[in-house]
Amino acid sequence: MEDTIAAVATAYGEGGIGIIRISGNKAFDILKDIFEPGGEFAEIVSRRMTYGKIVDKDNNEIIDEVLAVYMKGPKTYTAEDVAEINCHGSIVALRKTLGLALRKGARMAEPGEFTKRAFLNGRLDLSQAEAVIDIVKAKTDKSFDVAISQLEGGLSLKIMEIRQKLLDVLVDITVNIDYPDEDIEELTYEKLEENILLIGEMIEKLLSTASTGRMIREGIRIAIVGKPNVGKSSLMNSLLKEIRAIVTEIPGTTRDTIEETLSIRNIPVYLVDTAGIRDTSDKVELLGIEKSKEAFNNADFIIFITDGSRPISSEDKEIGKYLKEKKSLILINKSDLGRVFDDDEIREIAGNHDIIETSLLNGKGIEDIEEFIENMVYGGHLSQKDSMMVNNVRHIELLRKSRGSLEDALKMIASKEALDFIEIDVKNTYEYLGEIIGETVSDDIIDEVFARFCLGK
Ligand SMILES: Nc1nc2c(c(=O)[nH]1)N(C=O)[C@@H](CNc1ccc(C(=O)N[C@@H](CCC(=O)O)C(=O)O)cc1)CN2
Ligand SMILES: Nc1nc2c(ncn2[C@@H]2O[C@H](COP(=O)(O)OP(=O)(O)OP(=O)(O)O)[C@@H](O)[C@H]2O)c(=O)[nH]1
Ligand SMILES: [Mg+2]
Repeated sequence: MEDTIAAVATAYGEGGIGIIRISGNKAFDILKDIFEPGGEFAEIVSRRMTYGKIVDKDNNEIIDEVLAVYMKGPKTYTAEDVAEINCHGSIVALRKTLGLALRKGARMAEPGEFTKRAFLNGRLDLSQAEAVIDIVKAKTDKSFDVAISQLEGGLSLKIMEIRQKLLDVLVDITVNIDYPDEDIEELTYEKLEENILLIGEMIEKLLSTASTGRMIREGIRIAIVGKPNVGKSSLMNSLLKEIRAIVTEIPGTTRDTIEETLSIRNIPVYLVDTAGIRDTSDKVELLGIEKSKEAFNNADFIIFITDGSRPISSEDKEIGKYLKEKKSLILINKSDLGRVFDDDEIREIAGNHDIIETSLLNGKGIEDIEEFIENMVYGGHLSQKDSMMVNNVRHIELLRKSRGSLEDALKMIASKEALDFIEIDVKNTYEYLGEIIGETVSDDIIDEVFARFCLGK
């Protein structure tokens, strides 16, 4: 890490201010070279914002009026010397100032390189560094909260706790292998099994948050399906709380799928309103129906709407057939017009799903639908306040591998294999968990993680 790196740290475009960040052992020299302090406090003091001008001395040009700060390492973001220049939020000012810093010896930073340095210098572990990207990319309050909790080290602490327990087991094993005849407490298979089961439970507990974690991070895809005229577009509009899709009394109004992104109780949702599925020879409608089927297949979750004021028809039955293997919710709509079939009759054709009675014309049932989605995502048991969650695919994969090798260890114990073999599986578990926090991780994986960052972070 000999190089001093520089980049624009703020979003590209017009803004109130824009910040250039410089990190590395030449940061101070470069700042002194391009920044002329002015005004009443015209002196660069570490960690004090100073007013002045960026000046290109070679060309005798004043580039911008700025505020700049120099922060002596290692107590900085990157744990190196850092300089930050707050320019006017103009892409020209930023480009010129950055160009000048590069000319004076800095190198253009790669995406994520500032945070990568914080990791390589030991200020953050890998899961905390990953949380930094998640913070920047979070689209809802909840995913932001989870990321902040991870940046604070919530996950890291858990992982370190489990690794410490594994280390204890490894020590027990080693001592028993190396000094079997000494006067030490004998490690029985029962004791070993007990310890490993306890560790397994801790891993399992983390994994149990993964499905919620992923849904909060990546969102869920919901398709609204049903025959024509049952109220699919009305539902889309009600959930969006705006009139997005055309609603008329004419069956076959929606001819193409309509997709919208929204947040339902802080859960990111991709909602697809589809064309009503029915037998038709209309060419445009047929294409729309094809797309409805595709939306159905791609969805994580289906909302099937029926018109409760009319008898179940062959079209309902046709759609119902496909719902049996899909996670679904059944709506019996138009309850204001009365109800001609009961829950069991619709379950018979569509499967044993939950049912909500709605009157979308009056907004009746919308809250119930939102609550249903919320409960589905949180699995009904997780407290919403708990932001300690695993939501990163890399972490989930490694936790699964850890669980796998612990299971292997348990099998070995059951058949009373030699301790050396069991030791290997326990060690593997220890290493997999180490990869999460970046303790035992290859350079390739580190590069892959930081490649997902934006420039200047
Ligand atoms: N101007 C500016 N704003 C920013 C950042 C930045 O780098 N620059 N950040 C970055 O993206 C975020 C803040 N995160 C930061 C995290 C750690 C440190 C830091 O210096 N940590 C030292 C302790 C500092 C102290 O004790 O005063 C350390 O951990 O050793 C700075 C910023 C958001 N706002
Ligand atoms: N009485 C009553 N009418 C409703 C209700 N929900 C929707 N409607 C009416 O039913 C008609 C069809 O509603 P849409 O939302 O367009 O139905 P759709 O399923 O999208 O229909 P297609 O796009 O044709 O497949 C409209 O006239 C709505 O106002 C309800 O709960 N009660
Ligand atoms: Mg419609």
